Amino acid sequence: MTESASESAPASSGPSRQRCGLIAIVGRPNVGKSTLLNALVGQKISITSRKAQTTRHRITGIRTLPDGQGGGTQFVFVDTPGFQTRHTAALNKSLNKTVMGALDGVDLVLFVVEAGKFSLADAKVLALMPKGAPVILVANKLDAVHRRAEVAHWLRDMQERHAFAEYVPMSAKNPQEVARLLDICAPYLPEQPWWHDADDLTDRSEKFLAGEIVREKLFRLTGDELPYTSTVVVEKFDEEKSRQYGRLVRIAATIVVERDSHKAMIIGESGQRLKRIGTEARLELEKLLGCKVFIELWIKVRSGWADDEARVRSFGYE
Ligand SMILES: Nc1nc2c(ncn2[C@@H]2O[C@H](COP(=O)(O)OP(=O)(O)OP(=O)(O)O)[C@@H](O)[C@H]2O)c(=O)[nH]1
Repeated sequence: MTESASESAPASSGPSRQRCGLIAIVGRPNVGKSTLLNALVGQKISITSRKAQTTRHRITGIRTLPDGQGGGTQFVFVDTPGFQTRHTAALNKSLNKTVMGALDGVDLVLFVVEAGKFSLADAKVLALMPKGAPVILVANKLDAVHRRAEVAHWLRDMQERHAFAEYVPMSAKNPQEVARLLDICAPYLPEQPWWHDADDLTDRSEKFLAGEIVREKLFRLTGDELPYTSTVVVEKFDEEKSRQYGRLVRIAATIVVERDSHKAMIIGESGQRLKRIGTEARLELEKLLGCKVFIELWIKVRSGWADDEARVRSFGYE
């Protein structure tokens, strides 16, 4: 069920034209932005986890749907960090700046909420919507809603809150609904030549993705015990030619935590957990990079770094 409240979606003008534009995906933490981005791009790009606030960097994913006649649409997605409303540490100020930066100059915004819900945190993100760009309401996790009838009522309330261009109740985990969302977005992108090759998925470097993958394994394997202020810095990403393996990549990464107890938690009993984080990251990186990977992980304790603005900048969050 899509309710369209828009007369402004430009009409499609012939099959051989190319469309291309920037789409920001915004919403409070844990509404499913990373899951949606991965589904829209068709391959895992951003890092998802059950833990809130795992997405810290602006990550782009690219999806191109050619029409077979030289035209079609290229969607360039910008994922944004969850909008933090409770904490005021320097790290979170930097995150909020990143959210606003990601909205600047986009052609379309996907404002993601959980279907049937609208909290103060959602309202704070909605207040940041740019005046110029159309905003589509994505009511995600529809599969988790038991009383569907209430969603229709809730959608009417949402119309009062903002003049959304479209209202799309869906589940990021349902491929048909994800494909339909792409169809809904396409007419909002300007007619212009594609910026990237049709098979590009991201403009992020392999080094960046390596850090993201280590971070994902770190959070997945430590569960809720580890605070989200822990981070990963890739110190070394060297490529070599090897007689035995062909291409070979050597990675050294440092996991930065705030306390000795966090360090002990990551290392685990007789080093088992750290070893598993390294092994799982290596296997995934070997698939992604298509070559042999050696990975070395270090842990550093940096007490209070999330409150130190200069240090937040030095870790690359500005
Ligand atoms: N049932 C259901 N769960 C979903 C859906 N989409 C995402 N989730 C789950 O919601 C949780 C959060 O998803 P993420 O994609 O990490 O959320 P996010 O908004 O990127 O979160 P931050 O990185 O904290 O901003 C994960 O456990 C997902 O599996 C959906 O359509 N249905």
